[in-house]
Amino acid sequence: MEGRTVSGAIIDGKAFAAGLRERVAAAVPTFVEAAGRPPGLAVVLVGEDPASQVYVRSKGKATIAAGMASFEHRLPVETSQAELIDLVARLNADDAVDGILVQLPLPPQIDEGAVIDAIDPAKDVDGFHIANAGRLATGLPGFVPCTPLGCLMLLKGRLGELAGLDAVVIGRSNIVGKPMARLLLNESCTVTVAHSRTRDLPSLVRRADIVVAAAGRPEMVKGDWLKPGATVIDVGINRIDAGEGKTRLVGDVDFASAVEVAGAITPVPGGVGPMTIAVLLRNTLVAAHIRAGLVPPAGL
Ligand SMILES: Nc1nc2c(c(=O)[nH]1)N[C@@H](CN(C=O)c1ccc(C(=O)N[C@@H](CCC(=O)O)C(=O)O)cc1)CN2
Repeated sequence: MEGRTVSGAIIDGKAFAAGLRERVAAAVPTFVEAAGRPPGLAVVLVGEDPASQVYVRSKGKATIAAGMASFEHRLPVETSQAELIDLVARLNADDAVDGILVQLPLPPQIDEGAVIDAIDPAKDVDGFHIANAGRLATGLPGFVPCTPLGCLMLLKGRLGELAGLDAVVIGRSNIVGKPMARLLLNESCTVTVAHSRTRDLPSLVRRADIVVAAAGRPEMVKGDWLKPGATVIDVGINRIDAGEGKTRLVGDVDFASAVEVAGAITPVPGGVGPMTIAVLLRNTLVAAHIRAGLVPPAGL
């Protein structure tokens, strides 16, 4: 990037996430006073995947920093599906636990869908349970997956009103692509969901005011695919070889070329990623209020 003019504004997800975390933390004492206990988040990690260990540690630290109670459960990699579902059942029944998150991915002997199904939808702060997915799909209130909700917050923070804008979501996963498309549709965007079988992706992307890239393919979206001034949200987190035995984190968007054309763009790292944990705290605070029969604070 040295010596080049950057035309697109960088959306600072780290700063946005810090603001959200502060607002959540500021609302916790009022909850504690009313409910007589802090909001509680249980995070379950099965196995020793290095990235998952980092995310789980960060979630625990962020939970405590927000004044909430953190319950961390680390299970060995050979844990059976029945054992994991048994733990989920105990967390469902535990009154001190408002939110339950089972870190993904899970080892191959465990069916992720069966575990997610076992979580009480009222404690499903990940928003992955079919009851919450159905509520989002039909425009009803419920828990929304943290990463797409974080993307929507960044988009609204940047653009304000989204109604009428053309949006392309690249990727159709249950965790990001599908909920992202539903959120944008609920905001009255005209939404296209592209995927690995989509024909002529560049010309689809070229029509979009909003591009959300969640394809899991490093630097796939190029600057010359973009409509000038488009807002680009990069959900990708890909570690690539940087030579000399080193690695580098890149998104699904070729940042160097895209920043020249986009009106605004999220970087990787420091864009969408930090929003995931901030929204998790927000969802936990909301879950705690609903479970305690209290009205969740506005403006989170
Ligand atoms: N049960 C869940 N499992 C997983 C989720 C999830 O939302 N729920 N999401 C991802 C991992 N994830 C949180 O769990 C997560 C990913 C990335 C970040 C983040 O802040 N990334 C940084 C870069 C970090 C790095 O240097 O590696 C960034 O983008 O700036 C936070 C959370 C899969 N599993």
